[in-house]
Amino acid sequence: MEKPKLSDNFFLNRWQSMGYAFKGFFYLIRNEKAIQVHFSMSLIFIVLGFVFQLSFYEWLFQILALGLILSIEGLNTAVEEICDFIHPDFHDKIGKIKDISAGAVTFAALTGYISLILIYSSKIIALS
Ligand SMILES: Nc1ncnc2c1ncn2[C@@H]1O[C@H](COP(=O)(O)OP(=O)(O)OP(=O)(O)O)[C@@H](O)[C@H]1O
Repeated sequence: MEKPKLSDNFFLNRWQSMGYAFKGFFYLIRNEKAIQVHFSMSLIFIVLGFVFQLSFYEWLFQILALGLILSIEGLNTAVEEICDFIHPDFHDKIGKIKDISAGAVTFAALTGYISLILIYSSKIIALS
């Protein structure tokens, strides 16, 4: 497979790179189950954001929390792909790399979802 040739023009070059990035974005949404779960959760939280009429800063934290989870999950998928490409067979080291990468997702998911729980629990408390 040949490496795609990017333009020498700075702006065209950046535009083409963005095209590849969006290709990856849609690949993740179409094919990766973990991303599909977090993406669906994100859509649910966006709807909840309107229902609970989040403030500017609550929206900001919600967007950052969801973006954190989705981006780390996407990077985890990339690590898994690299692992399976460079060493398709079972190997302790590959297992450790995948576990560490999944551990990073756990950090992001805990941080992100706990932030969201804090936002919505404060909203629910304010309502009652
Ligand atoms: N080639 C391998 N060698 C050793 N251990 C592996 C290997 N592939 C997977 N494992 C072990 O199985 C676990 C799950 O790996 P897998 O690639 O199925 O990720 P997953 O978390 O199920 O993927 P997804 O993110 O798609 O849900 C890894 O964290 C690792 O402990």
